[in-house]
Amino acid sequence: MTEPGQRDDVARISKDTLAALTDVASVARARLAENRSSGADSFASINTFTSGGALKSLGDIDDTRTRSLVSLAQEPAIARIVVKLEDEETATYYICRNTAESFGKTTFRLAGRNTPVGRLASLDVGDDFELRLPKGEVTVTVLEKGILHPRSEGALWDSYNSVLSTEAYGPITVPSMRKLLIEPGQAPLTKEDLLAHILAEAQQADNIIEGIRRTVITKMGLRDQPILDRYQDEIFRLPLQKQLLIIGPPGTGKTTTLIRRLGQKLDVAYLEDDEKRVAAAAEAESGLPHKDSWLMFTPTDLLKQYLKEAFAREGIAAPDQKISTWDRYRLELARNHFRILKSSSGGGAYVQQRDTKILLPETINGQTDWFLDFDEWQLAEFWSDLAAAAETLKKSKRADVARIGNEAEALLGRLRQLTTSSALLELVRFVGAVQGPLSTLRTESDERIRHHINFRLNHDRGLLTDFARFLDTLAPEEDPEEGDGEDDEDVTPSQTPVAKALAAFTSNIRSQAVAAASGRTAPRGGRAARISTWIGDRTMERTELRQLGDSLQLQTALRRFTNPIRRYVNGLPARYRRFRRARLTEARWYDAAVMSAADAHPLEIDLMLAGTLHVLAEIVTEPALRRLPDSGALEPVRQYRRLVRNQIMVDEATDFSPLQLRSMAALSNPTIRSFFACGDFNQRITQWGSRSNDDISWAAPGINVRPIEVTYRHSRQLSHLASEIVRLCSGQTVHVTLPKDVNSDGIDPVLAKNVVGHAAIADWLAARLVEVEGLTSPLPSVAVLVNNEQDVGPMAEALRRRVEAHNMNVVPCYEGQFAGQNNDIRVFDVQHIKGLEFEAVFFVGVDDLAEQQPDLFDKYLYVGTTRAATYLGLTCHRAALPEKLEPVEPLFKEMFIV
Ligand SMILES: Nc1ncnc2c1ncn2[C@@H]1O[C@H](COP(=O)(O)OP(=O)(O)OP(=O)(O)O)[C@@H](O)[C@H]1O
Repeated sequence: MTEPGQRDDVARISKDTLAALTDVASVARARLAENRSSGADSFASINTFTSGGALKSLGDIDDTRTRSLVSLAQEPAIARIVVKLEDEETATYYICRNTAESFGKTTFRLAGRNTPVGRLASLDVGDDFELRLPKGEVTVTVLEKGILHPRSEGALWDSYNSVLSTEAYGPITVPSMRKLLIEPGQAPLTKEDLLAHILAEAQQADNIIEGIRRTVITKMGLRDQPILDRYQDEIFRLPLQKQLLIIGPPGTGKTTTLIRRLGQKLDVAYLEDDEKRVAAAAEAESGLPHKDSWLMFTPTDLLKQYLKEAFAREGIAAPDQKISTWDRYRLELARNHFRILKSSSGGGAYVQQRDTKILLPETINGQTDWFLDFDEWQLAEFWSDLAAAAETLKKSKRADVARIGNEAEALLGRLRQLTTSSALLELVRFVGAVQGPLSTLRTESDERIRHHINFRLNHDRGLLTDFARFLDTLAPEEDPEEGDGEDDEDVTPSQTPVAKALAAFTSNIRSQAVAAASGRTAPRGGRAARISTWIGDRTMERTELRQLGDSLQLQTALRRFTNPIRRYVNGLPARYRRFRRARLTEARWYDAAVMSAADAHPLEIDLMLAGTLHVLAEIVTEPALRRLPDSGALEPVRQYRRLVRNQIMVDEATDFSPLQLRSMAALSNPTIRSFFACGDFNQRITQWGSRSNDDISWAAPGINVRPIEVTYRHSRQLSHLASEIVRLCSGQTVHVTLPKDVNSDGIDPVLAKNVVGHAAIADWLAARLVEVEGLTSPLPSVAVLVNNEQDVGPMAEALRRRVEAHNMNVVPCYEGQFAGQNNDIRVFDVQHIKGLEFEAVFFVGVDDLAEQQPDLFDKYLYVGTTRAATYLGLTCHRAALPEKLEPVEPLFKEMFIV
């Protein structure tokens, strides 16, 4: 029951609000019309936007002003805040979703929610706030707060389910401000209209509801939550140059906060001066506008689809190209940017093998140790290779080369004290010293070989054509088993048969020369040996071969110093292969059953990427880099700079391994270091995922961890059940609270035991769905979760046949595809539903899952059950829940009852 004084006050606020909504919308419409007639507006169909329902397309309007006007015409404000200024005066702020317009003299001020003043909407009554005014900063206190959901019918504006609080009352929910303002009849009562009066009074009572109502999820997609709580608000406003992990239980708004942040930080208008400066510098360097310079990683494609509308609501254009799963991005990086995976045009030496058993289970669980072991090994290998090259040079009879050898040795000694990145940059400074002698030696040896081939051609003009014919009879060249994986010179492949023959002839003479100089015998068998036999006495004289070989060996040693960064990066996969071979013999990290040296498990590719990207990221932050002149030796750094983005976001971060996260962190522009991730360790449903804050800090050193605890998704009953599952399965306590002033009472979850087969499960589900519709009509969003992909189709079909009579539709979402319409009942394999939410969730055959996935069962169960906001149903094949969970059985009922 509300006091009459309160009702008057609510009426005052409602009147004020509706007047402001009307004002803002009409001015916005008038300005849009003006824009249009003056030809200033490039957007053709404003009417479709102002007619409502098209807010999601706002991101498609290029012109900022038009976008803001369209937004204001559709939704003039989303909050009303009254503050007390220092001089006891008050000011009323209306907060709008996008950019505010200046309205001349009004009784209120309009501010965009992404501006600093927008924070007012997240504060509570009584909170203080430092307001930046033209005259300086003033401290204001929030006196009244209203969260609005405006809608218009023609020119008449209303705000639905507005949540109001003042110093005297609240929060209260006003279902309709316009209805509230219709005064009940004032005429004296007669016997006849007593009933009418009672009805009117009852209706008036419904016009104000104590507390906040939970809203029903009606469709699949992240809900619109334009105003966050004060804690979430503080997080998303943190400076651009920040590395943060938001960690918290399901439904606490982690993803919501992440997307809000992106929306705010992509618009340079909302950036502080120093943020603007770094964004502009990054843009100048990469040519990529700040608003497009971001990447977000999600664990599944389904989550990406699910978030699409949320991005559109933030006005973020073309999010599709910038949200990726790691599986997809790993392929892109390893195949097209780094020479790790083979591609049709060459590339690296590995073929990704998802299903081969290469890694031991302890390797997957201890990836950071595995990485450190590899890194130490490969660094030693890299430096000892250089030391060996210096040794070769030192021994040269050529004084200039020997001098370089001595200098290189001294340099390498000094570099041992430095980090890899600064050592590599020091090596870049040394490049100039080796280039002269290298080029002299190369010219000499090229000339020697040319001369020899010319000599041979003079004797036999058909030499190369005969040789080409012979080459055709040979099996294609196998990939070199070993090698450092880099070409120092980019050799363009020969096109014509004769050119190919010349290249093969030259290459074979070179190999023979090196073998002669080093005293090694040429390998028997294989393609090279067959070519040598064909060449026979058409080769060079022994002494000449040896001299050529000496020179070639010196060139190889000099080349070790010509492109240090590229050698480090491109040689890393080959060093990895040698590391794997070494550790395999020790039965460490690897399974003895590795089939082929070319096979690489995706997690091994992650290891190579993490090693590569991390060093490049460090190089970019080295002050010494700025002092180096631009040169070819810095090309890998330039390529890396084209890869990085101003902001990197990771949703469900715990599903990614520490190595994957390390690569993602290294993809955030090192001069900005904007890396925002969110997740929940209890929801990790991958074997390789990150297990602790330590894993994340290892991946992104210096990252801040912010816990977040208020769960907005679940009813009290489901929140309690979720915490119990974690407590029983892992012994941990989940720190979670329900939102203040919200009636979170829901409905007990339901459990069916001894239900076997799709038909029996479908019968039970159909009965529960009818109950759900009886309690929440129309049918809200519903998901049925099964344990594997094979069950998706049959389960959907069995259920479809049973619910047809109730005009419900069931859609199978194969391979986690986004399918179906708003209130279709969707059937998913549980592994795809990370991050989603539904009003009702049915998880079938949970005891079978416990058998199929003993290690991850509790995580899957937790993730599956926490997708439900209000209705949750589980079925078991057997007569009881899996043993660990038996204590929660009393929390379940047999059917949904209020
Ligand atoms: N401040 C808030 N007030 C009211 N509802 C909120 C608030 N923040 C988030 N929500 C709602 O809570 C629900 C869960 O949000 P979200 O999916 O972002 O949570 P999450 O922490 O990422 O969950 P999960 O761990 O399951 O992925 C959404 O419906 C969202 O709209």
